[in-house]
Amino acid sequence: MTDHPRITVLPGDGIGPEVTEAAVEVLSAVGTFDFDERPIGACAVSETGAPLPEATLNSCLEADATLLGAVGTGVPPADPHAPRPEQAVLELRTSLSLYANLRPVRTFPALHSTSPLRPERIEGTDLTVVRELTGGLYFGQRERTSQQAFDTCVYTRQEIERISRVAFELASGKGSRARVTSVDKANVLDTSRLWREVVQDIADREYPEVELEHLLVDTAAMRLVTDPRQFDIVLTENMFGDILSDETAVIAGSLGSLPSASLPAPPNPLVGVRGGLFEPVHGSAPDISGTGSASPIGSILSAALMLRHGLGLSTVANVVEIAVRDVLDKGFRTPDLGGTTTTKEFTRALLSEL
Ligand SMILES: NC(=O)C1=CN([C@@H]2O[C@H](COP(=O)(O)OP(=O)(O)OC[C@H]3O[C@@H](n4cnc5c(N)ncnc54)[C@H](O)[C@@H]3O)[C@@H](O)[C@H]2O)C=CC1
Ligand SMILES: CC(C)CC(=O)C(=O)O
Ligand SMILES: [Mg+2]
Repeated sequence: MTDHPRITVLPGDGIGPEVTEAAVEVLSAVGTFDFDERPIGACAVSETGAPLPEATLNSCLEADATLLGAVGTGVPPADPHAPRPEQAVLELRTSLSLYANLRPVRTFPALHSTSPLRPERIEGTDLTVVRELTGGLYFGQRERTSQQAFDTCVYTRQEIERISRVAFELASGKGSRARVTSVDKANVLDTSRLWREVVQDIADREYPEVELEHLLVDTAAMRLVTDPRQFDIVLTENMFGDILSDETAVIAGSLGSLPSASLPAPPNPLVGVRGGLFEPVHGSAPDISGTGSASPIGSILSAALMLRHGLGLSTVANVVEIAVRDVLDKGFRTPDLGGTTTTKEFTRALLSEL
């Protein structure tokens, strides 16, 4: 055993292994780490019968940080009682207490003209979706019969308080731009009414210097694409955060470009938090899996978030993020961004910038 940071690597399914390989190459170029690769998702079901084998979970529990590709085949199992690959990610999030999911969205100047949105609307966008990750609909009681099914959404005051503090701490760190937009559906849902009350309470008592706005999720969905620059920190619950963060992909140019960090974090500081999980926002993309054309940007930027938030190596994280920008500036583009560069070519170009 060495003193190098231990990173568990979970490539998963579909394009997961392709993009994770790129991120591991980048990490290996900027530091020395002990990698431990383990199966997760559909490939783990084939190998062991379980989507999250015990040995995989134990490796994550012992690691300084975990890098995940993606899980899922895109096809629901024929037997509704069969283990689902996606269960692995949900189990991992609860087992590692990863309640704070950060999904930063920044535009790259080189991509402004290729965005489906008008360049003048997206230029300079710099927002972070702070998504509550271990509560709400994805974890409530559920049941299904042939005639009826239900899922329940539960949030406790304590769950809302701790994710609110993460959002307010991030906003405070931005100085004069300090602004949190809390997104809910308080005109309909009781969980959202509690959410709004608790977020407001934390703001009034602990962060009076941070500007807070409440927005209904339908309006937020519309404003995110019509005027993304009005957002700074977007604080929201589990399912709204899942949906809205995929929507922000059009600002960044592609779903393949977005990274995420999931932290078991005390609110401050958000650097060097041991035991986090870092994964691109996208899924296993079965439609392009095996073509060698997936964008590795989301995975590589997730590795950068790991360096910053998980391992306390912010300077190295900056180097990786700047290298991504430089490669795009030189014109390398995978097909999702309108080019013909392969995953491997993009990665090679990036490695030569480090
Ligand atoms: N954290 C995870 O492991 C997640 C897993 N999934 C799973 O992934 C499977 C596929 O789900 P979809 O709805 O198709 O979502 P998806 O995110 O896998 O793909 C949506 C679209 O974006 C494209 N795309 C995604 N990542 C890309 C990349 N790196 N480069 C270029 N294009 C990219 C795909 O080709 C596809 O057209 C499902 O089984 C789903 O449950 C979905 C989201 C998250
Ligand atoms: C469990 C995942 C498949 C849900 C998801 O889409 C996500 O967390 O982004
Ligand atoms: Mg999602």
